[in-house]
Amino acid sequence: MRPDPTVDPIFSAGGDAAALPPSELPPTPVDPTFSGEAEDAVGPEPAGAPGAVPPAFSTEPVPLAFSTEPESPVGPDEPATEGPAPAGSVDPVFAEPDTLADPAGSSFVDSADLPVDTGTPVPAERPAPADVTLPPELAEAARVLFGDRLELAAAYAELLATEGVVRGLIGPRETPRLWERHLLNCAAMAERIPEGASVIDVGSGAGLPGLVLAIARPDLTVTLVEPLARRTAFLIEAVEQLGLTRMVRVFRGRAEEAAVGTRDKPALSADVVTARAVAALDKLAAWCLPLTVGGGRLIALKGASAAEEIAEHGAAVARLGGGEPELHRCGVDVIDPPATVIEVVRERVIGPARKKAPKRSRGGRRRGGRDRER
Ligand SMILES: C[S@@+](CC[C@H](N)C(=O)[O-])C[C@H]1O[C@@H](n2cnc3c(N)ncnc32)[C@H](O)[C@@H]1O
Repeated sequence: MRPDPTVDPIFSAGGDAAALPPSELPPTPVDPTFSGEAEDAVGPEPAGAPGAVPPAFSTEPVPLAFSTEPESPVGPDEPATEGPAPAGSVDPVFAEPDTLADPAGSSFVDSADLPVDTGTPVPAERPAPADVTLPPELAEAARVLFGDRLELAAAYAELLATEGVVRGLIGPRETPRLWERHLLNCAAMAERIPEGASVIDVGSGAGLPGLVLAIARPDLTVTLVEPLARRTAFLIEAVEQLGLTRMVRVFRGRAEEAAVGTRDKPALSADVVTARAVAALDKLAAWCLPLTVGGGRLIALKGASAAEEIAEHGAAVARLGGGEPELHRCGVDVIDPPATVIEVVRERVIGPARKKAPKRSRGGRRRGGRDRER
């Protein structure tokens, strides 16, 4: 399913942050770092061909171009108070960010548990240009993984290190290792994705791995699914500034909402659903398999505990219609260590649990129904 550039390239909804036990941390553990916010856009392709490197990223906060919704009340100077949308209570496309309270007992975790989310925008602290420069020792790996899109990857790295830091989506201490821990790791996943595939990235945050995959693989069409307004605002701007509006769209809402659609937007599905640092495998399977076409696959970037997760959650995955989870290493001989992914094929479509039909008496009438009472 290729995003139609003539239509709103970007959906949207409200949101939060998922549970991340230590085993869920991105493959290379990170300091608390990413987070996010806001809204929706339709726009012409930025100047230049898709994928062309924009002239330069503004280091000033970028106004939300083409927004059709009021801006999030969570401004850069306020601590992020966004929470997930109460399940099913908001339209993921048109939800107002400030209606999204953190429901007690929801499946989301406290943002303090997130591995890559400062939660609080960092005022005016910007990395020195050298901080985001591709380290010479990683240059060859970056060339292999990004090919002629390397400059575009560099532009995204700079965007993360500037706007991403200023908006509290990425911790300042993360910038010197953006390439190693984030961009290259995510790009390595691309080798598991078939040519021309449609991809949904669940819980994109600041665009990892979804935006990186779109940069590394221009043959893919990518939908970034992210419930938090501040993060989707960043994603939307990044997509526009990187010139990726023809191949990337942003859905603001939870994976569960994306899978069922809304009155205005059809349910989403894709050949491949990716996720990094979003949830444990059982929860990921519950969220991501419904977004996967039959025979398609979930590819989750995981850390050192991937094998244990498979052992722990394999049965739950099977109940959700997934095949045997497989562990793969990506970027062998390119990055050190290689990235670890868990893959699950959607083998069976498991529908939502149906309510039992009321029992009928032999005469075909409902037990306890009016006829009986008469
Ligand atoms: C720790 S962050 C990881 C972000 C990014 N994938 C990365 O690796 O940097 C987890 C992200 O998942 C999002 N999230 C949590 N629950 C979600 C759900 N049910 N559907 C979609 N996204 C979800 C959060 O809003 C958050 O942005």
